[in-house]
Amino acid sequence: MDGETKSLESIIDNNLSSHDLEEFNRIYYGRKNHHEVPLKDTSIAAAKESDFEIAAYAFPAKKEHTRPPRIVKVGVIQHSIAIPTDRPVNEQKNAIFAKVKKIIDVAGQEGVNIICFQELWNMPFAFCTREKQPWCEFAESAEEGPTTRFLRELAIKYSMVIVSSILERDEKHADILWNTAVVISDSGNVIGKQRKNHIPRVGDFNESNYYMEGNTGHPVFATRYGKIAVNICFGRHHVLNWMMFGQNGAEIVFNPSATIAAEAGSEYMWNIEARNAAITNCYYTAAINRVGYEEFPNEFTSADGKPAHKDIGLFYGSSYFTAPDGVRCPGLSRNKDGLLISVMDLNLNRQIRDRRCYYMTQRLDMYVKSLSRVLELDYKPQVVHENDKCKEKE
Ligand SMILES: NC(=O)NCCC(=O)O
Repeated sequence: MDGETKSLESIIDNNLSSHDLEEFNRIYYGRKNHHEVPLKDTSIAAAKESDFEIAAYAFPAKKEHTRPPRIVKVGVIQHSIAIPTDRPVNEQKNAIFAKVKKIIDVAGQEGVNIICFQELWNMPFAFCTREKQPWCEFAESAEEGPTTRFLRELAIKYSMVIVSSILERDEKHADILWNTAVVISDSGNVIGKQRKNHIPRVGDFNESNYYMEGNTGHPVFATRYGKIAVNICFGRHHVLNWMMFGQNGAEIVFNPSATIAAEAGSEYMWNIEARNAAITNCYYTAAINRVGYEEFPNEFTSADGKPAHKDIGLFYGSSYFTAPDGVRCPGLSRNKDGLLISVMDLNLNRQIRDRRCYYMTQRLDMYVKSLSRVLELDYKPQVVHENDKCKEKE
């Protein structure tokens, strides 16, 4: 059973001797020592009582002569839904609020400055069903809806920037729906929002029945603690999406996701994509996935020959951070709620840019020209055949 493997880390820890484990850590994570950060006893006790995992790791940078360190505490929360999906909409939403509030309170006590939840954290990921009712009723205003109002108070209480991915109903534009990440500042104001740019059309991910590709571009939100951006779930497969956040100056890019082990979500890709984005764009990334099975009242199919079923599969958690040098921390578990904290020095972004020169060597001008040719209707792919070479010689 999928759910039985706790995490990749547990497989490694249980099977390697201390020398081999150090070597594994050096080669896979990028450092022998995970730089674990001690947590308050009260946080550990609260996590135990509410049955969620908690862990914290540091990503330090070298001391600079001209800039002080820019240390930011960033948290991510992964969780399962709270009550069965056949309960009334507001009951389900409030049950998730109650459960997640306990985790936010611990993050607040740990001094977390910026926190991000998984994709559409306040509802079940019901889009596999293709049913409109009651799932569309989870949608709410990004600026004034109950979820933003609930989080606004916590943002002020803990001076925390909160990234909240919700199903947005745009009441000013004919009530249409979007998959939107709302960025709430530490003063409780909505700084702005990111609508999901890439909507999946794979397996049971039938989201295109509910909302369209986002129209907000690639905004970077200049918060009190740093410049952040949000690449929502399926956007992690699109390198240009990641790239644009870097071009706009993002220092941390969150990837709130809802993904499963099967081919449509592909667990074996999870550990690569957000990490690769951190490397190529020289910024921090945080990949956050939901947890558990979500069973729906009615069976559904997705025209893929599979028998009708009531759940999409296991959402495998495994949320993790990567630093701009590509070093990453251990992930949260595959099957448990959790709070993962990273104490990051944002100075590392520029240090890695100076050292590796990926921006200086990126040749944007060449790609702009090539891509504009690709878009032409009569574009001919630049393919050279052996016979063409022979013809040239004649
Ligand atoms: N939520 C979402 O976009 N999932 C699509 C499947 C995936 O690629 O993870």
